[in-house]
Amino acid sequence: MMRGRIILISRAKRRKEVPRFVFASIFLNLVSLIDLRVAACNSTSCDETMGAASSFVGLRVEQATARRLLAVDSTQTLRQDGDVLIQLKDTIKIYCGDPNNITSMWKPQGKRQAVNPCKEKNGTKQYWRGIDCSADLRVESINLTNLGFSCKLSLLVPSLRSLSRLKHLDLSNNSLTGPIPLELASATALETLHLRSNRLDGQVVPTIFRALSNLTSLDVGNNSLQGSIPPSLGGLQFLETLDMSGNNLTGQIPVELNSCKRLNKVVLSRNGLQGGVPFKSLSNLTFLDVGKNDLSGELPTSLDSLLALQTFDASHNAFEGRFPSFAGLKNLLYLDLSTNKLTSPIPREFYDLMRHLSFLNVSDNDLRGEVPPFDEHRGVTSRSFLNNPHLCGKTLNKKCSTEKSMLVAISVGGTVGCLVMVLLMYVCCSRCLRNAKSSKSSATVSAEVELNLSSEDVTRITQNFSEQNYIGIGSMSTVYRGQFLDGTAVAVKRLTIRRGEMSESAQTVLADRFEILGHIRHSTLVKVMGYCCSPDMKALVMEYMPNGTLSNLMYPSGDAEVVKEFNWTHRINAAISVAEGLKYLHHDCPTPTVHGDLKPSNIMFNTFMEARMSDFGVAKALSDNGIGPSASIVATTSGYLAPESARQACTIKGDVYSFGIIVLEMISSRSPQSLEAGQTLPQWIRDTIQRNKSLKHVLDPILMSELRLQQQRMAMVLGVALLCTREDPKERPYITEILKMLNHIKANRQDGSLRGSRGSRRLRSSLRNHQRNEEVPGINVQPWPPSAGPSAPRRHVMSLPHNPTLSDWTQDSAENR
Ligand SMILES: Nc1ncnc2c1ncn2[C@@H]1O[C@H](COP(=O)(O)OP(=O)(O)OP(=O)(O)O)[C@@H](O)[C@H]1O
Repeated sequence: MMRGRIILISRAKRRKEVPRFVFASIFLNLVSLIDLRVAACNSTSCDETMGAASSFVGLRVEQATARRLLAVDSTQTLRQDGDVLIQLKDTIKIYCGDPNNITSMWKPQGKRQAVNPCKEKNGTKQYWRGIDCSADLRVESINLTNLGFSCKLSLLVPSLRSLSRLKHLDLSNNSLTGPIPLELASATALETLHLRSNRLDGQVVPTIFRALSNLTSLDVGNNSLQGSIPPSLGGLQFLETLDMSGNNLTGQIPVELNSCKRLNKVVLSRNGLQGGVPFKSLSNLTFLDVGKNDLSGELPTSLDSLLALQTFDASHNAFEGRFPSFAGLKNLLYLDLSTNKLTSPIPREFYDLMRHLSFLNVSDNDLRGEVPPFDEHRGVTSRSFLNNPHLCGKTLNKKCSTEKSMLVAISVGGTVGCLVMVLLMYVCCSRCLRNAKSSKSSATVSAEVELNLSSEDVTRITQNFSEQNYIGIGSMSTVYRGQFLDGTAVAVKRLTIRRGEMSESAQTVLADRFEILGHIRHSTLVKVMGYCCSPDMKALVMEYMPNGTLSNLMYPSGDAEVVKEFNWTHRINAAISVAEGLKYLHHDCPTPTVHGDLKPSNIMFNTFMEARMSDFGVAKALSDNGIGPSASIVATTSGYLAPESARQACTIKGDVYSFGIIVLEMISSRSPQSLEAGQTLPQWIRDTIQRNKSLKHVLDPILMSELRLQQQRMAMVLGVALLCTREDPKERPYITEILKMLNHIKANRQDGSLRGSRGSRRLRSSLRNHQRNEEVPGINVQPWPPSAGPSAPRRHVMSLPHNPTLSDWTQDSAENR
């Protein structure tokens, strides 16, 4: 169809011609709609889809008017905008679902059946929901966020691109799939395009953005897009915001982005980007967030030319060498360079700048030298420098070595000099020995930071544990909201231990354990920011988590103000975060730690709804001191503790079991405590699937709307969780392996193949070690993944990989097998 040509029949004008023309049009449109339907069906649900498609033909013939089925290539009038929206509504209803019925009012209205999405009455806007209009009453903006739409984006684009005046399109927080369609390139009026937090995948095609030359804001974050960032984005001269974070993008950040002179905010974190940071001379750039990538090399001096920069996050990369002075960045407020490989001293000029920062984190590097005394203030404290073993200084409570004075002594020369040197060496060595003795935990505790608070401090923080600060109560503690003097919000967990209940030595041991917990830092763990272990009070001061616990999300109470959406993406992301936290505790942290009490109430959500794990090591610290219920009682009542925990101390494999139960619960929304006595959640899942041969019967009803698109991933995650909950701890994988499996499942296409197939042979063979020949009773084990070939039988019954291995879902596995 040629651009600009409209095939639109005016009913009034052509009523007599309608029969032949309209029937032809209806036929053609039905064929194209069925084509779309076929394109939409995926490999596992085509039968179902096609069945529905044939009944759909009858339905559409009955319902659709000729006008509604006709397509407009580029709208010229408000009425045509309306027609296109009605067409879009049909597509949404048929393919995407509209659980909130947002489009129900998108229809001809009044006696005259007027199609007017921009209706105004007595100066009041009565626009169709989700629609905003320009001053001259044309459709200018579509905002359909967070509405549970679940379909291919390509199905919506034909209508959207027809709206010739559409400037703002926001379809974020739905479940849209497929690549960003090339057809979108013809929506040339677009100024903002927000497709954040969907399930888009495929390569980012450069030509699309070359054409969308009016874009000021592009947000495609939190999807699964692949390939590299298109250099063609450099042609978008009006671009102010670019967010491509949380995808699977690789390659280098294109230097061409420096041509977008209006760039104000660039967010590229959580990808697999490599190379350096090429940004320079972007005088409007205030926000650059490139954390959690594979970037490397030195941080360039050209960063100094980003004069407006306020926020710079380059954490969790592999930047090495020199710490930049950031001398030119007079507006900088937030700086995160943590978890890199920076090895130089921190330049003096930086400490001047530091006074103005409101947040600093340079922990987990190998920075050197003395940190001069500075005024600690909100967000910039000695904790900002954690895990840099070669940093020293009074503020860090760590004496610097006398290297300097030794050099001076050497320069004096002569016999006296030698004598002095010998003396100094003696002093130095004895000091080292003393240090090593006095801080036995220095290998485990990353930096010596004051976490120990007095009971007066804790009482003040919580306003004397006032009722309005009460958050909740557990079996061993009550939790209160609190605030540090600098305004940082905290949660104070006051343990229910009465004065005299603990011996003095037990109290010292507990304080030591709390001190160690306070130095364990990882982005997926709730920070322990202080503790109190005085005779009259035992308390932990923790980072405040404003979005509640996993239990609150899974089972919101009736009076919950906002019942937060907790969809499949949230759940798999939460599982991955918890696995990352456990991996850190078990294998990466200087003091390997067993969580020992992993359960939904210990998984919390921060402002960004990211899962964080709390209470790690607390159960063990308490039980080692004879406090709390015995493990055997907890193991038999909680449903989260591994069966062997009743007989032996908690182990990392015990944590893996608890993790598996939590994942099974997230999939089924069935709490282990809700089961009949003696039954475990894995048993219930296995029995139910054996009886019904279908995933549906164990699935949380809230996830049903996502089943069609996610069933393979759901089944694979279920398989991993069953593996974690094996009775024999030896048969459970380590959390490192589980994490790799979950990440592969997340990046996996619905057809079972893996984009960019990065399966590691070593991992595969280690996972094969977990495979056993016996089958989980009753689970219909089908070849996995289902063959993607055209002759493969379409199945409705879900097959479940009870013993998944990585090779089960890597593309090359089928060939190798
Ligand atoms: N860091 C935090 N931020 C916000 N709320 C918190 C925080 N820690 C705990 N809470 C809230 O306080 C409640 C009580 O927590 P607590 O750790 O005392 O018990 P629990 O984990 O729920 O149960 P149990 O004592 O049986 O392990 C939690 O359910 C949670 O809602």
